[in-house]
Amino acid sequence: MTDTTEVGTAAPANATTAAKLADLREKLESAQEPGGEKAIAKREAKGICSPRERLTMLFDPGTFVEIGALAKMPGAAHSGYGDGVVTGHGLVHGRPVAAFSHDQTVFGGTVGEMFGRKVSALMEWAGKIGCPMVGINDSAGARIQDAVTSLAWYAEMGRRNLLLSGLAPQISVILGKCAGGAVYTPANTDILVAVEDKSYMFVTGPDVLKQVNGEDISAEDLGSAHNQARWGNIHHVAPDERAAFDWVREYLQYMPSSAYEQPPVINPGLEPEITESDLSLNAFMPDNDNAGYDMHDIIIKLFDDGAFHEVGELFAPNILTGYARVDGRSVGVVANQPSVMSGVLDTDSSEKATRFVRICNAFRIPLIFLVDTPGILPGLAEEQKGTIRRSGKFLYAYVEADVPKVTVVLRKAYGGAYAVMGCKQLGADINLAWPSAKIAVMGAESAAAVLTRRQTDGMSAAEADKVRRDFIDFYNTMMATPYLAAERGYIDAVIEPAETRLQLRKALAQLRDKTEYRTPRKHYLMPI
Ligand SMILES: CC(=O)SCCNC(=O)CCNC(=O)[C@H](O)C(C)(C)COP(=O)(O)OP(=O)(O)OC[C@H]1O[C@@H](n2cnc3c(N)ncnc32)[C@H](O)[C@@H]1OP(=O)(O)O
Repeated sequence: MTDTTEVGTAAPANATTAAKLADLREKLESAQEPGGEKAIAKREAKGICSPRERLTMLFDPGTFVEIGALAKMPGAAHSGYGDGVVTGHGLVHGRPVAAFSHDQTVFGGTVGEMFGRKVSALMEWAGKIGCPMVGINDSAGARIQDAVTSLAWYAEMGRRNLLLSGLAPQISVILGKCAGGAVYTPANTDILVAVEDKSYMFVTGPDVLKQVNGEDISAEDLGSAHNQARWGNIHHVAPDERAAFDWVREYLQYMPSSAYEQPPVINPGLEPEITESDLSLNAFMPDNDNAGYDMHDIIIKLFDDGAFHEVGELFAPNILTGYARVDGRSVGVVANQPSVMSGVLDTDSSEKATRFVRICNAFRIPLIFLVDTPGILPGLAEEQKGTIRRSGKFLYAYVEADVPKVTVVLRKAYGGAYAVMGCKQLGADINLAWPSAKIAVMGAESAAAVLTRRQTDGMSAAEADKVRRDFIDFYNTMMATPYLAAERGYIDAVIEPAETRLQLRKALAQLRDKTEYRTPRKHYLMPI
């Protein structure tokens, strides 16, 4: 028989409750900064925040709850806790939000197996409880050392992006240099936010590019935040990280937690009578048809608190897209911008509006269209871009949207652009026009060039000019007005500009419970 007396006296190091507690504390402490002093020094040298500091800026103070702090690569004794990503949930303006934040100091923030498992589990959790998902990306993409495992988990995350798409808002914050999967997965989220001079996005970084095909280009030229925003891949560029997270917090205030809920109602019932600000709109529109103006000046007078949360400022600025509120409730605003290319509709502006309209529709946010456009941009350059197919998506998205849709024609609504910018036959619920509206196939000068050509053949220059000027006067007085459209029911009401804010309130109150039933099918075929 073995004598166990000796063994019993030498208890294992963690046998006591106090020792176990100390062990837990040590592990959690180490999980806070898995890269240790070296990682802190690296971040300080680069002047960037830690993943946890970034989460602190996103969430309401003290609400972040981490999940999987002690996750570790199986069998890799040397690897630290967390595997390069911090995951968890917290509150943003009191509502639940899930978030992950890459740790750039662990294998360059790349995806390993536990990283992939943590983020995928979080995405599944967000879908299950129905809450927005914010990804804070600072990563070189797939982890070279983890080979196919990394690629497999990227694919898994991509699949889960799609499962969440249109179900819960998905927001990507791009910080540092993001490459490979770290740009492909954000591209499938609703909106991408970056920081000026701090964020970069590219499929492949400059060093790899030089190695692969000899192309020598700086990170700045290849994918700075500013460039990627101008190319339409980033939707907001903030001056610093704090401002980026403030912007995301505000964006979430316009969004419901999921497609099954409504966005929060904020400060309803303000200014129920016509105000001085409303009255100023009666004198706003320039008498000269070709005079430009900044559409923002109208937007801030039409919506609650003068607030407009613009999306995609740097891409296709000839159209404005963004969120505002009417009577406290979120609306999506799509407006031509007469101060940029006269507000013409082109391929880029159509694609910008398409994406925006589809996000609003997915999250039950009514659409308000403000129209002042001379038409659709013609020309070889546009044809070469595939404008017929690519701009066609805008019409598709508008018809597909079954949320309340209200259009206000402020000035020009010419040609195909009249149709696409929310005309009644495309499915708008309420169409209003200002007396300055000009609804016609084309502007008076272009119409005169087409229709007076034969009549002026053989006339002296002076005679021909008089015929053209008479035609233009007739056209502007009798045809390019809102009244032909109102007589035929294409416009529901011609209103004084000062009434617009209150008319929008009434329109959306009437349309609040709008429900459209469509013949079921597997899916519509978007002209992609
Ligand atoms: C599906 C896919 O994702 S395929 C794409 C795979 N990823 C890539 O091709 C990107 C490769 N990496 C790069 O191009 C560059 O690292 C960039 C542009 C992302 C960042 O450049 P820099 O800011 O100069 O950082 P740097 O190159 O020093 O990398 C930082 C650290 O991350 C590591 N790292 C970078 N990329 C990877 C990677 N893909 N896998 C593992 N570690 C990586 C580096 O070795 C370095 O580690 P160290 O600090 O211990 O030396």
